[in-house]
Amino acid sequence: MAPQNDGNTIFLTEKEADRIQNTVKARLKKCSELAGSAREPRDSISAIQQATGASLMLDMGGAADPDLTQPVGKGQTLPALGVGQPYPPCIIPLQDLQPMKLADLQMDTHHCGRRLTVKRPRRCPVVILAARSWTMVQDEAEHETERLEMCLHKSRHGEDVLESASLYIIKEPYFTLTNQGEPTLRIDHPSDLIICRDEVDNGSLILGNEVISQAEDAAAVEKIARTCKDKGNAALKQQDLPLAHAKYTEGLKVARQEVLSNSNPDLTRDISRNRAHVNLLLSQLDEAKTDAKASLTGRDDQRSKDLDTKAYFRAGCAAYNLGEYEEAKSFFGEQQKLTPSDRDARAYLRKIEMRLREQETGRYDFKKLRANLSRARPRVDAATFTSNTTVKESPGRGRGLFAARGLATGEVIMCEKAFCVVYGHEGNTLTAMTYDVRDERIRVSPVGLGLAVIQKLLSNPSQIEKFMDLRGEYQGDGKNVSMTEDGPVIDTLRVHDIVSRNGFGLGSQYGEEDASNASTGIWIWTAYANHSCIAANAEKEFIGDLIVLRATRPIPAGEEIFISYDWSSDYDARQSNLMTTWGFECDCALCVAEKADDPAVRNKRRELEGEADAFIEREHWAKAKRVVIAKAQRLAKAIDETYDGERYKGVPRVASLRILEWLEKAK
Ligand SMILES: C[S@@+](CC[C@H](N)C(=O)[O-])C[C@H]1O[C@@H](n2cnc3c(N)ncnc32)[C@H](O)[C@@H]1O
Repeated sequence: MAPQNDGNTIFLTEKEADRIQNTVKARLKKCSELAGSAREPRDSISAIQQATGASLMLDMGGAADPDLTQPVGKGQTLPALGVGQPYPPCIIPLQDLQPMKLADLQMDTHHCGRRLTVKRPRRCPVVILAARSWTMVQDEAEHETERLEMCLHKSRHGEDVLESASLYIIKEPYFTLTNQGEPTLRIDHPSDLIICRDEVDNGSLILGNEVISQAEDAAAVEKIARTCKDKGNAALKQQDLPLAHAKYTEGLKVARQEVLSNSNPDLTRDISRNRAHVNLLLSQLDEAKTDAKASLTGRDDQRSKDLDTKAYFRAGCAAYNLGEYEEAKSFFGEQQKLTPSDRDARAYLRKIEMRLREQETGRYDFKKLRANLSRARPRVDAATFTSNTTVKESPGRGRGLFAARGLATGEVIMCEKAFCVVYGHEGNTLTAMTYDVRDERIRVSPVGLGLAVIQKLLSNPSQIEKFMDLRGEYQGDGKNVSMTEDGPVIDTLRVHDIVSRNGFGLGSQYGEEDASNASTGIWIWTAYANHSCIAANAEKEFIGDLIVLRATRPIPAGEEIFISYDWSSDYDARQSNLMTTWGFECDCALCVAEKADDPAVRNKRRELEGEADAFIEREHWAKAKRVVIAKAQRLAKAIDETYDGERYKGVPRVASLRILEWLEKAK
């Protein structure tokens, strides 16, 4: 049940694994008993004291985070989470949801079609734990108080989401219990929580996406929009990018009102141009591109040309970073026409030529890519090359990757720039022990990778569809992308399922790593490659975050490309890993033959293989004495005798491979 691996081992004691399972199961049982029952009112003073006390204790290092567990062999603790009860995010725009009150909440209920506006009392802190943040909130009349928690997705642009504001609107609130049995409003999907930066600017109250403007004439509306723009500029100067973005967004909502947009369209352009800059800094590339394009004046006077030069540059950078090189080329081309002497545009156009060559031909300067990597810059600037491959149905395995043309041994099959990578040395690789109620397994899960993917999708909705098309147990709404006026909707529970089935480890590129802080990533095209224990015809290597797949033997056009997800020669360890991590039982010829072995024979083989490995470690093949060679021959023979001649006809005897290789060299 508990995950284990050698050398790099994370596992829980039976007792701790049982404790985690029992906690999750007890919560679910209690939830189902209480489902639909009325909420018990809280005493507001003691609720706020509870949050204040918990926050103080954490600050003083005196409180235990109830989510944490200590795996065997690890100095540090990891969060333990119950997973596997997915539910969809709300896809209804805020204005179409019916308001409700805290007093109307029912236990363990998703309040579909409803919305709840709550505020955090001024004196109530946010308690920030490893895998969640929580606080107390009140309804507008301050009659009722309730606990609100953000699960996993607690930060955005480096800020704690709950701490970044004190007025929130919860879409289709989910009222349930914590693992400790405490009632709580719980947010799993970030798009279910609308943050209001509680601003009342000159009569303009921003509530979610509604702008209720009390100003009637253009001059008054312009004043409000300008104030927002100035506040955005001030926040940008202070490097408070989320606030700058929020202020420009408010300003745009006001400036786009007809009364002003007709009389002063340049104000909208100015704010859009500024927001494009902030969006680039926040890696919100879709909106950066849209804003930059919206800010173009197209006029001929020098000032307008200068402004449009800036806009084209911003649009070009956004398109380049999205990997849309042809579009980036046209933006930088336009920039160059306006300002022929601009060096930045020229430099980008040169880089784009290289990216287009990589994308079209698969010719990369690998040496240069490697040379440019460093601990501080572990990601490559390179394009993705996939045209040697196609994705098709692979019977019994879902979809798979196939050769679109014949490939020679050693030839590059494909190269792919990572969709998303978290590096151990960058400190954002949150690893958790998850107990999944669907298959009752405890896993070591790369939760930090899921968090990073969700941040990327929230920032760049154009990327949602291709990511959501990957395989995950829970389907949700599949690859359909829902956008509401409040922003993109992302089913985070589907993202975590996809990440667990499609993530790859990069190995330790910079410094010490183990399973608790392993670097992991998602490569969307490579993720279509299926596993084979013996028919793998491709090998992967990493250059920074670029994955390179090469042919290990000639591959005819139309053949499926297989990689090995697990190299273990031990049948039981391999099957357990393939089932736990990837959710399938392998039925290749090797696995079929090994499955039919008597378990005692497999044990014997494992012991002999271990003995052979220890021998290889101890004895160097060069100048080995006859007696040593004879010992190796005896070991190879003993391993061989564990294989049934009939069943293993044409199937590799993998346990003997290393000792036979030693003997070959010693000859
Ligand atoms: C990285 S994805 C590979 C692409 C996947 N087949 C698809 O349809 O998107 C990994 C998943 O593919 C399936 N898979 C990969 N290799 C397999 C194999 N040898 N036999 C059965 N299923 C396999 C499993 O469902 C696994 O979780």
